[in-house]
Amino acid sequence: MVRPRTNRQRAEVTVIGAGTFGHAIADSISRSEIRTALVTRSETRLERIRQMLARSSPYLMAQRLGDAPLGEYVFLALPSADIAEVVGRLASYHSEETLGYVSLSKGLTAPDGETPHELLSRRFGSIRSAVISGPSLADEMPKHGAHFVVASSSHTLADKLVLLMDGEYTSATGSNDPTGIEWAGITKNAVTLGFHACLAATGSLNQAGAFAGQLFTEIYDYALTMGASPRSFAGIAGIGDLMATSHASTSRNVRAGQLIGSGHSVGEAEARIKQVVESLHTIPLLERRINQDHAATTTPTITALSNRIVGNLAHEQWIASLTSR
Ligand SMILES: NC(=O)C1=CN([C@@H]2O[C@H](COP(=O)(O)OP(=O)(O)OC[C@H]3O[C@@H](n4cnc5c(N)ncnc54)[C@H](OP(=O)(O)O)[C@@H]3O)[C@@H](O)[C@H]2O)C=CC1
Ligand SMILES: O=C(CO)COP(=O)(O)O
Repeated sequence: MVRPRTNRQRAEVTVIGAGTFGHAIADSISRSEIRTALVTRSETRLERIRQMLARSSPYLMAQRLGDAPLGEYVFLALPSADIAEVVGRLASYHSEETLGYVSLSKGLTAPDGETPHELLSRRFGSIRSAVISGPSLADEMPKHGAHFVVASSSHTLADKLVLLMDGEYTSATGSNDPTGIEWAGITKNAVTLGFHACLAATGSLNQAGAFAGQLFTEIYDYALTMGASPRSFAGIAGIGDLMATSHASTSRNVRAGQLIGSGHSVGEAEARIKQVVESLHTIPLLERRINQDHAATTTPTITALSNRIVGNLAHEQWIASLTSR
């Protein structure tokens, strides 16, 4: 028998963050008749979300953060900058019945630049932690589906999550390289923004391609020192996601890159886009993290882009740095 959506019962899967991607993932999982809760922090949005869900799968319900026990699998569909704060709150009602915490984010956490998987592993243990990534533009998913990569150092957890993601319009492949899969997603967002910023600033595909290649190399070299496998960058969650995102007119990182490259500030870009743009927060965190870890390594492309984003380098000076190379 199909259960009601809006009670406080325990779901099998809890998706925290009722934004664009949280909705898409919760919809996809619940269509496989898996009891799924989409969790919002907002009392006012809760009613609106419940009304929206009334038209979707009967296995999908809306809950407010803290109002119901966590599911067996907890998916975090949050801006990476906010993950540390939410994970801090989850730790107080974590139970042994929660078997896995899954990051869907493609950025670094504030304030220290930890990756979401590093943070989850530190709080809940690496065998309970996983990453899901891959080309998955939310607006396309119901019509064209998406193929994900599910990565965890626990084979048991990765296998279970592959089954959960194998749905009406989604499928997944397992990986034992959470570090590589996560860094490949972080890299694709930063490189997408960098490519489109350089293209908008110079009008040159040749310049933008060279800039993107240098940016990619600096992040990739660092990710390898963190233990990432090169194959993860070559695969679906690496080059696959980079190509899909950088061609998407709906991509937030593309649009932010175009605005930054046209001389807009971060505040102006965020005000226009009104959704999370991961790379705007991640590039400055990345610059700090790499330079702290590798005092001897130079990362001129990341540093110049970070300085442009945080306002330490004037737009004209950043453009001059691009064309003088
Ligand atoms: N959109 C896409 O196509 C894809 C997105 N992703 C990744 O998924 C993540 C989420 O993206 P997306 O859903 O698009 O972003 P949105 O900006 O649409 O939504 C993010 C949601 O996170 C919740 N949130 C924000 N801040 C906090 C906070 N401090 N505490 C608790 N909840 C918070 C809000 O939900 P509420 O107010 O309901 O609590 C908000 O609606 C990002 O890291 C993105 O890179 C990955 C693949 C594809
Ligand atoms: O990660 C994504 C697609 O795989 C979504 O990209 P944007 O955040 O740039 O929209």
